[in-house]
Amino acid sequence: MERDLAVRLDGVGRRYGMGGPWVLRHVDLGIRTGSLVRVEGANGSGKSTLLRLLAGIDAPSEGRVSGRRRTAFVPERFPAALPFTALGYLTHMGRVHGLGAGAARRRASEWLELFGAGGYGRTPLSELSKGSSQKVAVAQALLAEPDLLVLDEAWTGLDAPARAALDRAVADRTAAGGAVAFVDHDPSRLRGMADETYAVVGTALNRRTAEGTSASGGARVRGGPVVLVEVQGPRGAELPEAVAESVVRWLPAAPDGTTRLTVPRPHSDRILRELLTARPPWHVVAVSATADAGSREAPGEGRGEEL
Ligand SMILES: Nc1ncnc2c1ncn2[C@@H]1O[C@H](COP(=O)(O)OP(=O)(O)OP(=O)(O)O)[C@@H](O)[C@H]1O
Repeated sequence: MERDLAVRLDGVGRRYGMGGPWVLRHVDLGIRTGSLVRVEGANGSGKSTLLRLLAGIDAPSEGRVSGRRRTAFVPERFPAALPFTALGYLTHMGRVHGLGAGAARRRASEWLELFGAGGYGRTPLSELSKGSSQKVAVAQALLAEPDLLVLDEAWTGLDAPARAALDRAVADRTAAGGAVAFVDHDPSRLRGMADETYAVVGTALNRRTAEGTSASGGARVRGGPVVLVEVQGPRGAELPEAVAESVVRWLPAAPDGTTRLTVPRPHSDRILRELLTARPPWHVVAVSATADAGSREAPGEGRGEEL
């Protein structure tokens, strides 16, 4: 239904300049609220072009973009030469997104802290390192709590803790009902979490259908494809209930604190989200697809007989 969409593209095409070649053509796409959408494609295929159309900072040459909800965008290249300090810029962006002055300043500080850039609040944007400037670019999009968040290589240049903070922020956004569309050169970025994956091929946008992604909700799947997930929880923490109910089996924490979960592939997105949005969050160390459930058994597993 229309009200379940964060943005919709009908017959959209884009080419640059008069009579230039079509980059995208006949693209039909609806992005559902609360969904995480990955866009893939070769270099120069048109991924950024698509994201700019989704974000509304570019207009199609043909076709129609409609129903766009409140949107924030992290561009591939952040214009760092703006005449603001980091905090001044974020506060300004908060105001642009409709926050009051106090709330904008508070959220700006919080997001800078969250990305480990709290010490740079008073630094002019033009003097920030590339990584710190990228933290500001990401923070300006997140502080708006947008209904549609569009991330074009937003992880590039961030240090590991900031990348993890962005992973969690994305999971939080979708858990809160926002939609997130992203491009990243790292195929393992948010692996197993995307609800939909699309690839730009030629001028077309093709939907990649991952097997077994149609199911939703918390029902246990017996048999069928599974995903191995290695996680590290906060010290002494129990697995979140919604996760414990859905895993096929698990190996309790190893001495290094890593817990191995075997989860039904159709539910892996939701389970990863539950872990990343738990309070405090769990750290997802690795995700790997395996053969069907039951074909890989480790000694001492808690629920090995349940398939
Ligand atoms: N503003 C522009 N003016 C003219 N041509 C453009 C413009 N933006 C993109 N293009 C062209 O459109 C095509 C698609 O570019 P786009 O940046 O969307 O691809 P991409 O898949 O994001 O690439 P990359 O993986 O290298 O970031 C390329 O041929 C590019 O040169």
